[in-house]
Amino acid sequence: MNILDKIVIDKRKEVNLKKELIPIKAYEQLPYFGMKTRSLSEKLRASQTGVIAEFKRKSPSKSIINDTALVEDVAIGYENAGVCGMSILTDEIYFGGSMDDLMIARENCELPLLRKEFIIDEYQIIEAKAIGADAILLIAAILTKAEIKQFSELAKSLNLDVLLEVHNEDELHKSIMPSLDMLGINNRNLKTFEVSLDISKQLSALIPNDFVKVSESGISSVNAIKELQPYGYKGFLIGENFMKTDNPGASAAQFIKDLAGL
Ligand SMILES: O=P(O)(O)OC[C@@H](O)[C@@H](O)c1c[nH]c2ccccc12
Repeated sequence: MNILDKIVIDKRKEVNLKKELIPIKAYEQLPYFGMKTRSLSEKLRASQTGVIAEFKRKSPSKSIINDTALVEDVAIGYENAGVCGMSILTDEIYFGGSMDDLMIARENCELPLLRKEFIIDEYQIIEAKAIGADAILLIAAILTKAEIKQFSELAKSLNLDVLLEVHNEDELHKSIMPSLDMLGINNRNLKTFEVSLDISKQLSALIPNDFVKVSESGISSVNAIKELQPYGYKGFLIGENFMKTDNPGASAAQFIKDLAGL
């Protein structure tokens, strides 16, 4: 069994347990539920740099990346750096994240926040809205076409932006639908952890222009972004390159200065 299958099995157990403990109605009472969201896709369309900076403590491919940075400091640092949005892992077991991380980031910045999670149930989308997320990630590799439609339409009904992530052509063809805002190409194979920016280059022409194109993972230099921009990418999801430093916000600020040629 590959790591992605394992993550999904554990996620299903986690969501089923949560459903018993916290009825979804409870989330609908939380303050953020009715609040206006910030559009990550619109910020990317308008941006010349398009950096979505991630808060990630660890991953299955890299055990620990950063287990000392405080999410509130990183959120403030990323906002001061001028990123377009912040991605926050809320999976605990494999990525060391939590929903608390997203709530704390929400209290400390006005950036559009992307809940980075293995979404397999509508429950997690309601949660995302209730804790202050502005966007959710849907991963084509673990969802059927029908689920992508169901989940993205629910997200849109809650004014959440949707980033749909694919890693190959089959996943892309399964996913194209009007209820998506951004189409992400994950340069990392979530089963083998192999990373190649060529994935973004190979698949870019297949992404309809209706969507904001986002390249994700393995981006560690300004040159990589300058290589991808001619392929139509407007968003660049970067985690480890910033999180591996002792000041992710400062690292992002320098990166954006270099990218903008300042
Ligand atoms: O740390 P990197 O190589 O810059 O990658 C960031 C982000 O793209 C990556 O964390 C990611 C993209 N899609 C995912 C899905 C699940 C977990 C993690 C991810």
